[in-house]
Amino acid sequence: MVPSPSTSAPAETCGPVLPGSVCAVKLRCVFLLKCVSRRVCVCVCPVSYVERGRQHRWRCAQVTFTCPTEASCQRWVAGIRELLAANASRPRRLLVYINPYGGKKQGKRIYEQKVAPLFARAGVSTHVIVTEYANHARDHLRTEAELKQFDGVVCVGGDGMFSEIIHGLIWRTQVDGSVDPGCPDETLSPCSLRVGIIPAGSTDCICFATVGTNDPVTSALHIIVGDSQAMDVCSIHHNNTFLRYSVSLLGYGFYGDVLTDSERKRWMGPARYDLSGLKMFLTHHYYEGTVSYLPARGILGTPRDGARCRSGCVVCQHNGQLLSEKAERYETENDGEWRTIRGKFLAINAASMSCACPRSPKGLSPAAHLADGTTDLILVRKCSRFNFLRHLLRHTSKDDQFDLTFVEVHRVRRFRFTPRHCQSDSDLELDLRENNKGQIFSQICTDHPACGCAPAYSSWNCDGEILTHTAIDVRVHCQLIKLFARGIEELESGLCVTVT
Ligand SMILES: CCCCCCCCCCCCC/C=C/[C@@H](O)[C@H](COP(=O)(O)O)NC(=O)CCCCC
Ligand SMILES: Nc1ncnc2c1ncn2[C@@H]1O[C@H](COP(=O)(O)OP(=O)(O)O)[C@@H](O)[C@H]1O
Ligand SMILES: [Ca+2]
Repeated sequence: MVPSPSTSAPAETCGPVLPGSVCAVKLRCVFLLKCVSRRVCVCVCPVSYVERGRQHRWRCAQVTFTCPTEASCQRWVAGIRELLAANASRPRRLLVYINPYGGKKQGKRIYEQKVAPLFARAGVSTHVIVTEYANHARDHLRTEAELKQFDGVVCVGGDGMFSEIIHGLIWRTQVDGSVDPGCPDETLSPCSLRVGIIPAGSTDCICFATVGTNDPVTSALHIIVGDSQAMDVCSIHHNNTFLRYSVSLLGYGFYGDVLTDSERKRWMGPARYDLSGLKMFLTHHYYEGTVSYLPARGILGTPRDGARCRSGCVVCQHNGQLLSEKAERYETENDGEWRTIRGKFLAINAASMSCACPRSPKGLSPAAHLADGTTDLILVRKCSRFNFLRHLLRHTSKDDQFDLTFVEVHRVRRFRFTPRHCQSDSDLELDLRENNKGQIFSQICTDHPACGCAPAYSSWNCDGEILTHTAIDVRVHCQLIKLFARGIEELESGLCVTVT
């Protein structure tokens, strides 16, 4: 038996090991290979690979192979290096943006201590930019970044920072492809560069909902092995003027108010959301307006079918293909099927993905899909505080979030919202008639901000950023971007099944 080398990992003999055995399974995940020493007639070769831990966490583990001769060791090293080089999905050069200001202000430390050493071991080279101001990364991507030099972009920060990155990338892709990014009816060109998220923000919903955890090491390993996950993007316009893109939560009412209030408490870090959440729950504001939507037709899946979007999701594959092949026909066929709902709402949420995060492990719409070309429009009508609490508690429990009389959900391709105070004269007249001499307007008191009446309108929380307008037109662009992720894996615990 060959003696173990002086590393903490157990030694395994390489010579007799054949492809298909346990070692070969691990070699599929290899990203580091280096011959470190030679003993008498023995070559020692540590190989790093990915090991799955609990709750979707990945860790880098190491196995040490020993070969009886230097020549056989070199053959193994060369063979594995060749396999790795032939794998085109693994990135070799990455453009990294770090937000030093997000979350608990740990972005730089997290990257330097947990991520950079892994990239170095895997032979991934990087160009790192620590942002100096908000929108630095977005503007750099739009105008300066030499994107041809890179295989992907990495974002170290929270959902707001990720939003900056995709705004830069999407805009740049459209301009390079002569597509007008400002037009709401334009078919946008998908971005070719994948984006990796190293979570270092306050909610980290986009990372959590695409990987299953907000762990920087896990995300770094998904980037290194070259995973790919397509993702829908919503474009948001106001009067045909482009406002923003959104990939996770677009929330008016409760979530808009929480965000507005929490920005003033940024010094508190992620805890600001808990305090603002409690405050806005107690405030219990409702808002009037009109929601119109184009239901998603002819696709697989409904918001209440209990089918979670998981790695290799068939719903996303099916709907993605359908929408890319028949996009034009589909849009035309559905024109004219707009539905309209007027009312008083505590919250209007559009979840383009589950929006799972540590605060809400199933998310706001547990059966929403990452890449099916739709968003789940959730309307929470005015109800008592007690009922609203029941609704909020369902974000954290196993009960059906939508099985409440004052909550409805629609899977849609497009929707519009007009707050009551922006409605046209004819709509207002209709409201007056429908609501018996305008009692519906009793809460509105914009002229008397000091009188303590409820405000007439809220703001939209768009992936953690406040929108400047309340009347919006939202359209889903199926699979516009790609992440270095593979969706949440559903594995039997302890099983390693990545051999493909
Ligand atoms: C009484 C129990 C109530 C429990 C309610 C918990 C509900 C939590 C749902 C959170 C959904 C989050 C959707 C994601 C939003 C993020 O994009 C956004 C910005 O993130 P980041 O840039 O990382 O800061 N986060 C929020 O808007 C925070 C919402 C928190 C609401 C309590
Ligand atoms: N260097 C910087 N200084 C100030 N703000 C920044 C900087 N870099 C990025 N930002 C902005 O910080 C905001 C929050 O970033 P994010 O990473 O999402 O953290 P959090 O999750 O805590 O909100 C985003 O709106 C982003 O545009
Ligand atoms: Ca979706």
